[in-house]
Amino acid sequence: MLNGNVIAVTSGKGGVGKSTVAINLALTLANSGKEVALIDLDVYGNSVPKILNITSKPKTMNNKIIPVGYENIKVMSMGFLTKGNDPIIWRGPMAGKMVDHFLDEVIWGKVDYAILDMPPGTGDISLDLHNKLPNLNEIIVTTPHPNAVHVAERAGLMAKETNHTILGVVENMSYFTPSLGTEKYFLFGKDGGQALATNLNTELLAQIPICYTQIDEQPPLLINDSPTLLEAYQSLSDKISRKLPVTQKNLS
Ligand SMILES: Nc1ncnc2c1ncn2[C@@H]1O[C@H](COP(=O)(O)OP(=O)(O)OP(=O)(O)O)[C@@H](O)[C@H]1O
Repeated sequence: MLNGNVIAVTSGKGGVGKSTVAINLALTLANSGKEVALIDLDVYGNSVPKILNITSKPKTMNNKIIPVGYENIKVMSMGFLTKGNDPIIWRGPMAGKMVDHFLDEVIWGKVDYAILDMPPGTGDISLDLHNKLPNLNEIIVTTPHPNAVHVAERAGLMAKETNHTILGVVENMSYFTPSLGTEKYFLFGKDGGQALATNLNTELLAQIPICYTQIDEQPPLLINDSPTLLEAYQSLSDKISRKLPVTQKNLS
């Protein structure tokens, strides 16, 4: 059974960087000595195995699943259980059952922080989780773009309706700074994350810049690839550790 502080990383729209934020927050918390689980609950659009380049599959013991280790985090994803890039064609209740398995049937061991990469929006899986984990904490991810903010607000309102704790808002892809300059270019608009935080009566936890390398390379996705990302996520993870300290309960 999953234990520790459970943090759902959620958003309204897809593509705003929810998985990227969930993964980097998990890695940063783990680097500071915490026991961290990362659970990819984006059943239909899972991307954690691809981003982390994990090709191994989880093993089982006594009919329970052993999560896959990546650096010092324990990872579970729907992507581990499918063949190649096969699409998952399930109806809501089946997907809900898989979520139950991930929470109850995996040998998680001691966990200080469980980071859940949620599906975008307010669909069946989100609703199931809201009911299953009454003590859920939530981080709402948005870009500064007004459309993303508008849709993310719905995810925030769902968290409020179910009495979950909103830890705050992470604004991703906030701005772009060219490599030879210091000026910030607000490509997707400005202050959308702050507006969302104000509307939800919560805090803006971080503004994560658009990261890039050369035009013909992949953008750096992980803290290990970019000092800028590392700094942004260090500050985010410090804030989360202060808001949700590891208690004796988690150490048992
Ligand atoms: N700060 C950033 N700078 C540059 N690229 C980024 C940044 N954050 C995310 N990306 C890129 O944006 C794309 C979408 O990110 P990600 O998959 O994390 O979004 P998501 O919200 O989880 O999407 P979905 O809900 O569709 O799974 C990816 O290609 C990712 O590499």
